Amino acid sequence: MKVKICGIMDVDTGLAAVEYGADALGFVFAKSKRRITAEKAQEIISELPKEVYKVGVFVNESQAEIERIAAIAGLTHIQLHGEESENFSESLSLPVIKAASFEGNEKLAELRDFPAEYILLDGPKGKYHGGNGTAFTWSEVNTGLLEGKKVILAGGLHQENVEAAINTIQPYMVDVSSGVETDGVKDLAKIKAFLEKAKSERKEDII
Ligand SMILES: O=C(O)c1ccccc1N[C@@H]1O[C@H](COP(=O)(O)O)[C@@H](O)[C@H]1O
Repeated sequence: MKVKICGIMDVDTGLAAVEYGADALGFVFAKSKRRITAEKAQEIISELPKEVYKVGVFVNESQAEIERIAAIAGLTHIQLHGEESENFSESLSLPVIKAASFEGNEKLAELRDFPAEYILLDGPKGKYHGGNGTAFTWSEVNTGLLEGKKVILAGGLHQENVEAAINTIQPYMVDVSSGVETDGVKDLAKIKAFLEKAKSERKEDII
């Protein structure tokens, strides 16, 4: 299982997450307590291995600003976490992760044709567009509706529920932010435990 740790704000946390097995790290450039500058993200990203995805998280940002930040920071992927249109997604120069709160299968089906390689399913919006630590009912999701897309599961995941989430949705990747924090700060022990759980073999695969 691939894992993205989101809301990285310093080099030590980024390097530790990668050492524990993270496949992708997220850098928030939207209104959030985890927001960082392009320059700070660049400082962190310059220390990371090439193969790790460096994902920039944006909410209803302009195309010019996204491209400017992506170039400075060295991003590899763009996560659109607002109400961005299909045309907007197509205008970007990097692979897109389109995030949406799960609001039933009728809405989910509309995402099938959205021009993005990845669809990220999040919990309901709270104070911010994302990173609120709120899960949704995974068993309601008909993932067959997103055939052909790489599905990323997010929203309220933590070390105690990530195995059940994976077994229910069988996503391409899981994404966590709040669930690996203590008092609003990334907690290395929680990151390690989350990665161990997410990357452990699925119980039904073990004979
Ligand atoms: O993490 C943030 O602060 C954030 C701000 C604005 C948009 C998205 C954000 N993060 C994304 O939110 C989801 C869920 O996070 P959580 O684990 O429930 O806290 C995840 O995709 C983050 O990438």
